[in-house]
Amino acid sequence: MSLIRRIPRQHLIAGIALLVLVLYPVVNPWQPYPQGVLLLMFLLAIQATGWNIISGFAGYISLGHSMFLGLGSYTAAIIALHTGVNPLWVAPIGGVTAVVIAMAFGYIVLRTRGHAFVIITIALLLSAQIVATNWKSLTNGSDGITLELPFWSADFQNIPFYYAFLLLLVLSVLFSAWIARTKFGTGLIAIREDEGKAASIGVNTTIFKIIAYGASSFFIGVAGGVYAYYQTFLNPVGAFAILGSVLIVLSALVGGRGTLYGPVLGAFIVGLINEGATVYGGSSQARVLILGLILVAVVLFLPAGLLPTIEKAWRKRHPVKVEFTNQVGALSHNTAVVRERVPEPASTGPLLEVRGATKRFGGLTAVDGADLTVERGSITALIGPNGSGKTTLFNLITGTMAADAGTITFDGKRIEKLPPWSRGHLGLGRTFQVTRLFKDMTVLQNVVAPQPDGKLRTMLADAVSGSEAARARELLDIVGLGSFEQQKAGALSYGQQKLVELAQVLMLEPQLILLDEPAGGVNPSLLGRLTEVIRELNRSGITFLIVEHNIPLVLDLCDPVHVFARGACIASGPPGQIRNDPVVLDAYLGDDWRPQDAHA
Ligand SMILES: Nc1ncnc2c1ncn2[C@@H]1O[C@H](COP(=O)(O)OP(=O)(O)OP(=O)(O)O)[C@@H](O)[C@H]1O
Repeated sequence: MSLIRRIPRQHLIAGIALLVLVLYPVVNPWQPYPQGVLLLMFLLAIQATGWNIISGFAGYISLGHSMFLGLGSYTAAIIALHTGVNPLWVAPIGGVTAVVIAMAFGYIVLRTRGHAFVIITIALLLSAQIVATNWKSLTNGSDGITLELPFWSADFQNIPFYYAFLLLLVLSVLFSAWIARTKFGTGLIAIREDEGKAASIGVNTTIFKIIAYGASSFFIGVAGGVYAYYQTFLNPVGAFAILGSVLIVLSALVGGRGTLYGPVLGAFIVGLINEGATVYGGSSQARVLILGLILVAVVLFLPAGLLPTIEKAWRKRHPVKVEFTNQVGALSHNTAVVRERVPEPASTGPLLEVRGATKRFGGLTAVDGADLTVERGSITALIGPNGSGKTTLFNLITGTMAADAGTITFDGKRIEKLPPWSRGHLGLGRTFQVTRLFKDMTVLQNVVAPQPDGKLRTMLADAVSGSEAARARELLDIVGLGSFEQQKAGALSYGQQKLVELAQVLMLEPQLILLDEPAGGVNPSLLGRLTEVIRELNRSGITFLIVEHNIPLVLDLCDPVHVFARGACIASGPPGQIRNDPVVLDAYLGDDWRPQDAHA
């Protein structure tokens, strides 16, 4: 009994529903009609669950996903036609075809985003229809392909299909659940929330999206092979119908995209309505009209979908109590768990060297041939007036923006042409001036999300338990936010979000951390401790480059200090020298910092 209690409620309900569905044909074997309705719902649920990987998790909305069902159907049907093998046995090849085509096209189309991507996916679906119509030697054109009837008795014709689709549905949900548990899944959600930020924490967004597109198509392709045999006939218009894609999207939206069971629940609801509209609506136009109205209603009144709305209401009635954490105390006591970096023997010379970096925005030159050196093991400051180009220089160093000219050398390697995630893998981490946490993810997921390298093993590591999650918890304890791990990051205060972002960047195991205004918005009582944490991290081998307007903090913490004005460095040196430098006083610090006698 206690074991059952430990199973999360949603899995328990899903398990009971599965048991009922497994038993249904046993109890009611001579009912081909309801079995037929249910198996089509399973088919829709398989497609919605697949769609959810690229469009729910990664946020790339595909309106042409039924293409993969058609591809799977045609693959199995063509093989069956030419070899005489039963389409059921070659259905997995339909899945492989779908994956290969998804990844090949994904390589090109996933360079676009938003509306452009949506339109391209529709274009792909329609192109597949045109190809199937015109490649007559392979597909028999618009005459279509007729397959042999199932080899089992017509008395229980639907039951094998019923179980085949149910099995595929269970497998696709398990596959989705596994993805959601891995760092790959966390990376996909990071892409959905903020793709630029995801890239800056080592997520290879190109590879992640292509794999997600391929993964989203596999079970749909396999189901397509089974579906071809179920229908025994397929033609281009039916196999690549846009309405099929609309049903998939609608299912996921109704149930809740981005959730595990939402697309399945939505598919059952939409499938039922679709069937009801076909039977009782009078015509196929009525079906389209009813589905259109549901889409409008969902977008207007249930934008998050059913499951997230129910979950939100539940959380409102049963709020989680979060214990107050003494962050100051936590910061002072937990710094010992910071991993010591073992310096590599070849690690000599400056860690970062920027030479002649230039960035123009139209007529404005934000960074103007800037030079900057950060010595290994230092806490270097970059200060200067508002708009002098400090953040833009950070963007050039981390690859968030491409430089128009100049070279950047990090740890002896030229990096100015590398994508941001490769710079992250080399050990270059950053925080942002205005925090850019993934607000819809939990605090723990935020800290687990960074990918310190490009290895498949790291991508597939467990993000919920195991060593990565343990490390993330350790880092959250360092910044004193361990008890907030299950909170949504967006629910934290601004100062807390800054600390989570610091923990997040530490997950990259960086050699150099670029901190953009770390003190901004942080509680003054916490500031002293924050500087201690930075010092402690520095002692453990991490180099810092800090942009900050809090001059006392800079002078206390950093050495050397570089001063930026109009996109270039105007002075560099130890803090004592910088605070008295007349050029710096004129350009940035102002009269408040002039020595008293000079004032007089
Ligand atoms: N994406 C952009 N498009 C156009 N102009 C930009 C862009 N980003 C920055 N700029 C401009 O480049 C200049 C330098 O901006 P930047 O944010 O780098 O300055 P900063 O020194 O970091 O300032 P602050 O201390 O206020 O953060 C500013 O004039 C800014 O308006």
